[in-house]
Formats: sequence, C-alpha cells, structure tokens
Amino acid sequence: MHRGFEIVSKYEAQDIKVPYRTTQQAAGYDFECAEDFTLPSIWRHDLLHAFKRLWHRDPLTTEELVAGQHNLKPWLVPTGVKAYMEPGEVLLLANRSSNPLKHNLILPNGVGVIDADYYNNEKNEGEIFVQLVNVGLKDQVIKKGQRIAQGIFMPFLLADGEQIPSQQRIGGFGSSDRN
Ligand SMILES: O=c1ccn([C@H]2C[C@H](O)[C@@H](COP(=O)(O)OP(=O)(O)OP(=O)(O)O)O2)c(=O)[nH]1
Ligand SMILES: [Mg+2]
Repeated sequence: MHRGFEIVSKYEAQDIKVPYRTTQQAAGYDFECAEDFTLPSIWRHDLLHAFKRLWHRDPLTTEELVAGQHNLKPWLVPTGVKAYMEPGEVLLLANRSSNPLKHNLILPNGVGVIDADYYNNEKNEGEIFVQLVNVGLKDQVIKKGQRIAQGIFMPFLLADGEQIPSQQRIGGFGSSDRN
C-alpha cells in the first residue's frame, strides 16, 4: 500500500492535480485549490461598519460589535484530494511560508493532522480541506490550481501500555466530539 494521493470522485473529471513536490529535497507535497474560492477578510466588513457608525456619532456597542463578527471563522478550502498511508503514518498539513507574506492567509489550526483512517471513512471519502483565515483587509480570491498548503508524510509513535481505541473514524472536523 505505502502512501500517496487520489482524486475524490466529486472532482474526477475536473482536471485536479495530485499534490506534488517542486524540488528534489522538498519535504512537502504542495496541494492546489480545487475550485475558485473567495476568502472574506476577517476584518473588512465589520471594520467598515464600525467606522460608518462612528462617523455618524453612533458608535457600536460591544454587544453589536461581537454580534457583527460574521467573518471571524476559518474557511474550509477544498483540495479535491484524499491521502492513503500505512498504519503508523500521518500526513501533516502545513502552511506555505509565502501564504502569510503574499496573501495574508494563515492556518488557524497551526498544523493540520490528516489521519490514515480519514481515507475512505464511513461518512466521506476523506477529502482533505485546508482551514484558512484571511487576516488581511481585502478579500482574497484563490484560483483553482493555486497552491495553498503542503503535506508532509511522517511516522508516529505510540505510548507504552496504551489501550488501542476501538472507535472507527466517521468524518473529520470534530467528529469524535461527544457533544
Ligand atoms: O487541516 C485539516 C485537519 C483535519 N482534516 C481532516 C483529516 C483528519 O483526519 C480529520 C480530523 O482532524 P483532527 O483530528 O485534527 O480534528 P478533530 O477536531 O479532532 O476532529 P475529529 O473529532 O474528527 O478527530 O479532519 C483536514 O481535512 N484538514
Ligand atoms: Mg481528532
């Protein structure tokens, strides 16, 4: 089996590239965005609204400010790709260093952890999404084919005496939460 990438069926006929390395010693496989995607600025609309109200001498209350924070959330950007790997391996999803510099894009989860059992799990095929937050003032348009993150395959270790969990993975993004 070893490890690698496949296109998820939804994107089969859509000319998606599997992640690739760009230089001989590159550790990361670059993931491309699967479709044009607009990432709203986390500030812009709220700030503009706040300034307008201030201009009219009717500043927002704290409650109104908090209620208006409609862009303060990470967005899940589709890659159209799933990853398979051996037991004992994990795919770490890291930001590209150019993303914050050039596009104001950060990964709010720091590093994405793609588990081997996410691949073809019971709920979905295991499509990998990149969580991104646009901390810039302008909305960012990500074009299909733009590289948005990089994946690094790694081995991991288990703790002594661990009781191996019996639970199967069904989905991701909080699927194992009890409430
Ligand atoms: O950036 C990411 C991070 C995670 N995942 C998918 C693959 C991973 O196997 C699954 C669960 O990720 P994680 O364990 O980090 O999130 P969680 O909040 O603990 O969710 P769960 O309860 O489903 O484990 O979500 C992504 O597609 N992109
Ligand atoms: Mg988890």
